[in-house]
Amino acid sequence: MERKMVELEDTGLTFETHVDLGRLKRLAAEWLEVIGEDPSREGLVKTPERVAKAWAFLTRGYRQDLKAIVNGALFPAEGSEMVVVKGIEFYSMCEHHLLPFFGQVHIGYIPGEKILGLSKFARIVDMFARRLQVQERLAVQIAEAIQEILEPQGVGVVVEGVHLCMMMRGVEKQHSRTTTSAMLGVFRESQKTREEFLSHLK
Ligand SMILES: Nc1nc2c(ncn2[C@@H]2O[C@H](COP(=O)(O)OP(=O)(O)OP(=O)(O)O)[C@@H](O)[C@H]2O)c(=O)[nH]1
Ligand SMILES: [Zn+2]
Repeated sequence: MERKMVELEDTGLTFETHVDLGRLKRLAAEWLEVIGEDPSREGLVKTPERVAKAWAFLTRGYRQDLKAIVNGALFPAEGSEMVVVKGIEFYSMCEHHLLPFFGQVHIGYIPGEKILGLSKFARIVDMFARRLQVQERLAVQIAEAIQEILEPQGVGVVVEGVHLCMMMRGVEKQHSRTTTSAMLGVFRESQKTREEFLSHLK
């Protein structure tokens, strides 16, 4: 699939996308018509283009490559103490309603031979959040990616999220929070390790 560089107006932000922006723009204009709007009215003239760019951004994770993200930021481990990176915010889109869900990801791992540059955990979170998701899979994919890259003794991922599809529509519950998790290796096998990780999140 062809990849293009897109520049988001006024942000200076440039990213690579596989999205056919022209086609998405046409579909966005049609969508506006279907919901009873007039895509040619002044306030909406540029909306289809903005929508296309926004969706290219919100789904850019499909085309990101784990190795490129890690970019060699692997360093020799000097111990085997647990590393915990808490409160990494994420924004994703639920695959059932195409509405946002967002919250925080907490990651813990016990190194094997390698440790990972700390910023890369946030990049890995974004790689999987910036696509259509369910919150359960988001946790599993992050954990599996860290397992693949680091070959640690174990990894635990906890995702806390709120879903606009449950707030703005549907059951319309404003205070429900969803927690999902994925535990691999020693985090799965040892209750003590899991408890140590979870105690960091309190
Ligand atoms: N497990 C899981 N479910 C999700 C997630 N995001 C949205 N959902 C749920 O997906 C389900 C889709 O249910 P359906 O009955 O097919 O769709 P719906 O009629 O729009 O459901 P309501 O939201 O109950 O109105 C709903 O229960 C949503 O709450 C997620 O990340 N994980
Ligand atoms: Zn939903």
